[in-house]
Amino acid sequence: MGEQLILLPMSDQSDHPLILLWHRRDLRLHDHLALAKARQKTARIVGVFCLDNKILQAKAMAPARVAYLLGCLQSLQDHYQRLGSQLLIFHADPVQLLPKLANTLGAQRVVWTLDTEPYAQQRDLAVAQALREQGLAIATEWDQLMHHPGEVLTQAGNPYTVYTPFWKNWRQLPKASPVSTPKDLQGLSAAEQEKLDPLGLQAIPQLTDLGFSWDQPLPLAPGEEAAEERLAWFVANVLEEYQQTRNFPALDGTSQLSAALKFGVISPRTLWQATVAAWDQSRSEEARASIETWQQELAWREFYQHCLYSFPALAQGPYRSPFQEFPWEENQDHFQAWCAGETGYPIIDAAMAQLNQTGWMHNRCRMIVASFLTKDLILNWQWGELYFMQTLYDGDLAANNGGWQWSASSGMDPKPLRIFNPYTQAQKFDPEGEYIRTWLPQLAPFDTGDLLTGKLSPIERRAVNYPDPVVDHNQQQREFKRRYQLVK
Ligand SMILES: Cc1cc2nc3c(=O)[nH]c(=O)nc-3n(C[C@H](O)[C@H](O)[C@H](O)COP(=O)(O)OP(=O)(O)OC[C@H]3O[C@@H](n4cnc5c(N)ncnc54)[C@H](O)[C@@H]3O)c2cc1C
Repeated sequence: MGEQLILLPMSDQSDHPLILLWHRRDLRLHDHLALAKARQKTARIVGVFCLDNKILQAKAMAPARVAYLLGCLQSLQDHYQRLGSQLLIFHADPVQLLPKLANTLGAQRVVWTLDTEPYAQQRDLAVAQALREQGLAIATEWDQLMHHPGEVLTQAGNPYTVYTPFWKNWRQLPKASPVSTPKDLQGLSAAEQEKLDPLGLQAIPQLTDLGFSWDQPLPLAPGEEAAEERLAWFVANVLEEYQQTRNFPALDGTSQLSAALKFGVISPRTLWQATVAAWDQSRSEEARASIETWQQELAWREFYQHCLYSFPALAQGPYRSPFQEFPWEENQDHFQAWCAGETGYPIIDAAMAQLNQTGWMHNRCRMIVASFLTKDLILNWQWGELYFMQTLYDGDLAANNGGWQWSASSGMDPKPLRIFNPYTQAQKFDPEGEYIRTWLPQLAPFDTGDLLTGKLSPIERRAVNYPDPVVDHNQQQREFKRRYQLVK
């Protein structure tokens, strides 16, 4: 378990003490707890962001995610400027940079928002230690979840390992309201700013400067404004029907706020408040059921973050240790076919095309393709987990790992053994073949029934350069079940 960092007493050294707000996964100024608390002490609050090579150069990084990050930094920098302050950008290791920066500017303290990921916790402890060694004060807040780890525990005081009892406990805990956003801030003087060049102060880089390229529009534009607008649109147009719309990938029937939540561009408090307001205005049981279903999704996000915090080994492998011995196939051709959307199963290939072209995939399809990789191709779920992190613009260690372990049946809640039939899933959730036709236009002319059941003849497939199925679903699911008996 990570050590929680402690708020140190303040020692004002000037009438206008300077506080540095180190941003990480909290790329907003609206409803920001550490900012609101800092503003009670001073108006001189300056933001800092470190482009950290340990994150940017990790093999699990996706170009679309970096593109979204850079856009959010631009938007955050603009927001700081509008309020009268700055967001300082450095391409540096925060453990090295922050003590130097705080000393150079004579900052009174450095504040930040805590994170559940193992790397973030190790880094934060190292930063805290480096700052303390120099006599600098720090303050930290939990702010990326409605309820932080340790707040939602079983009666025996343990972390939950099953979602439903977690949700029942989580939902009845009192929820905090959004905090106020400062209307004005003060930044650095010109003289202070001059001192930053030797430390490597820089402009927000271009994506290509960081070695990535991404030229597609992102599903949600970066920045606070776009996230707030999307939330308002979702609440007005979808939320009350979410229970129906959320399962149909051809519809714009989910919030599309996952990347904004991942980078803290919008706060969970703001989302929760929107659901409560919608609930108060709702006029039917169906509407309230839909609102609650979306609240449950917000709780899934928190559940997986609590799990990762309490069981950091999840990031390295299966929760259930016998699963480490699972006899996975090693077939690289099958894996490449899955990645490229060339499995010959239309619903799988359409979903992978959506992922590869947009950096996002609908949740229903994430479950279908994850089941296909693990139960039909019988490939290690960690291959799929990594590929998702390398492509998703909302890629998030806790949610992605949780989703993959759920799909592979290697996680905390493996029962019932879930094997999705790709044809049945397509018939149920894309009944008109609209999603398949959008992402696989070469299949558009075919009969809908044949698209959904995969009954395209080899000649028809060849005519549009579409592959034959790489495996037989029925045969493979029997084989998966046989192997599963060995480790369950
Ligand atoms: C194999 C697999 C991998 C996944 N990888 C990720 C990932 O890397 N990042 C990610 O944010 N989500 C991931 N999910 C969860 C889910 O698919 C996405 O959160 C969702 O599709 C995002 O779209 P949305 O914002 O429109 O969701 P909505 O349906 O509007 O849901 C609202 C929010 O709730 C959260 N949420 C919803 N479902 C889940 C869930 N099952 N687990 C955790 N949080 C959830 C998300 O923050 C989402 O933005 C994964 C699911 C699976 C099955």
